[in-house]
Amino acid sequence: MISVTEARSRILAGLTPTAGETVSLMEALGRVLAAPLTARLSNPPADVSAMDGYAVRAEDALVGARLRLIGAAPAGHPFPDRLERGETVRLFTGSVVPAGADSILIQENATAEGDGVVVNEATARGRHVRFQGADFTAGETVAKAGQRLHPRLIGLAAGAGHPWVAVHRRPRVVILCTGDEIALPGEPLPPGGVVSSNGPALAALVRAAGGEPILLPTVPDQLPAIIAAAAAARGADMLVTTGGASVGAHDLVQEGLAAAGLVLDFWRIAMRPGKPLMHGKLGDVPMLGLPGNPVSALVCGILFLVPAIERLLGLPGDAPLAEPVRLGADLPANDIREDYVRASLLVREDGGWAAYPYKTQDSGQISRLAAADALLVRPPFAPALATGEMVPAIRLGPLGF
Ligand SMILES: Nc1nc2c(c(=O)[nH]1)N[C@H]1C(S)=C(S)[C@@H](COP(=O)(O)OP(=O)(O)OC[C@H]3O[C@@H](n4cnc5c(N)ncnc54)[C@H](O)[C@@H]3O)O[C@H]1N2
Ligand code: MOO
Repeated sequence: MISVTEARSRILAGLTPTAGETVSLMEALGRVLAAPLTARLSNPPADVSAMDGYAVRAEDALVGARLRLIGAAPAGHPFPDRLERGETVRLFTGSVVPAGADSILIQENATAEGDGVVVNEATARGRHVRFQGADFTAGETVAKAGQRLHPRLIGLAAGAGHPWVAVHRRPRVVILCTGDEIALPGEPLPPGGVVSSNGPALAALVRAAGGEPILLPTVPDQLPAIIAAAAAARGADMLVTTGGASVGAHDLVQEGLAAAGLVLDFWRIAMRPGKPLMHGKLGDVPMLGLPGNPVSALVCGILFLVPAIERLLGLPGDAPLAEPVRLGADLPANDIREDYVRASLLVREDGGWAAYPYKTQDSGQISRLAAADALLVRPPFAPALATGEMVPAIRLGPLGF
């Protein structure tokens, strides 16, 4: 059995980012830039005032001086003339600073008297001026290829003059659920049946990670059906299966896909939940075989499928961040399989967080997985930990999963 780290790096090694496509900036949230963004204009585009007040020459604006008010220039209405010695122009936050002026006298430090303005407190050269290009200049690279567009970057792209952006195409992830017992949510449940929670959950995970899920009809535990379904994966960026990954006589995914041309890279990893994870290539299509147990499928989805989608999007595909948290209960020593322990994070009396691992860690319990705030990471053979000790935890909330 290979380690979790090796499994992830082998999955990522076979992936290349999808091609770029151009989308409207309004549709670009969460997408990943396929090309750097170069500013098409400077910000600010001109020298502008940061305050409401008066444009002045600092050398004129000495305490007690009376400046001649020659006009007003609200934001969006630049003053057409040059400001000469002893003159001032009324400005507002965002107004263009007129030629000839070098600083702003804020209105709190001035008294308007008819066609004049008396200076009550001196200003200094450059004071309260936002200079042209102080934020960024035309031609400057403001975002790199491979950056994911969050609302702040969308604002930057817009400010830099880009109504359209080049982003990586959403990876198409074909999801195939297998098993004679699997029924669709809402359908009458046959004897021995179970509702397919994996299909919708994995489709949602793919979407949350930035991919385009394609959920195929469920196939029974029969080789011809699995072989036929394999054909539907052609052209996909990834094929993900759930169920039929283990050692039972009816676990036929590997055999069925092998008959359809699967070249297996690995099967079985030192991880709990998720031991029977499978990876290979079906023609050109990378394949990830997840276990059927719902918790195993989702935890493997978070640890392997999400990084794979990120790599296809042009991101690094790093392992999800594990940060140390304090334990609110004892944890036993671990065995050979790296363990991902479902836990709640609760606020303690002293205001800090503590992790409370669930007593039951059955990989069939979707309610516990849905309730969990974190996966506590227990490396192979990790020693027992007592309440109050620190344990690495992958926090699920910030990941959006
Ligand atoms: N003798 C052994 N038995 C098992 C082993 C083993 O090493 N030796 N490994 C166990 C582990 S660990 C796991 S994980 C499971 C994985 O099994 P499969 O990938 O073959 O999955 P299935 O047997 O098809 O299903 C397992 C379980 O999950 C339910 N299931 C399947 N698909 C869905 C779905 N789409 N939505 C919801 N639930 C699903 C299925 O009904 C089963 O209850 O194998 C252990 N066995
Ligand atoms: O690995 Mo299985 O995923 O322990 O339930």
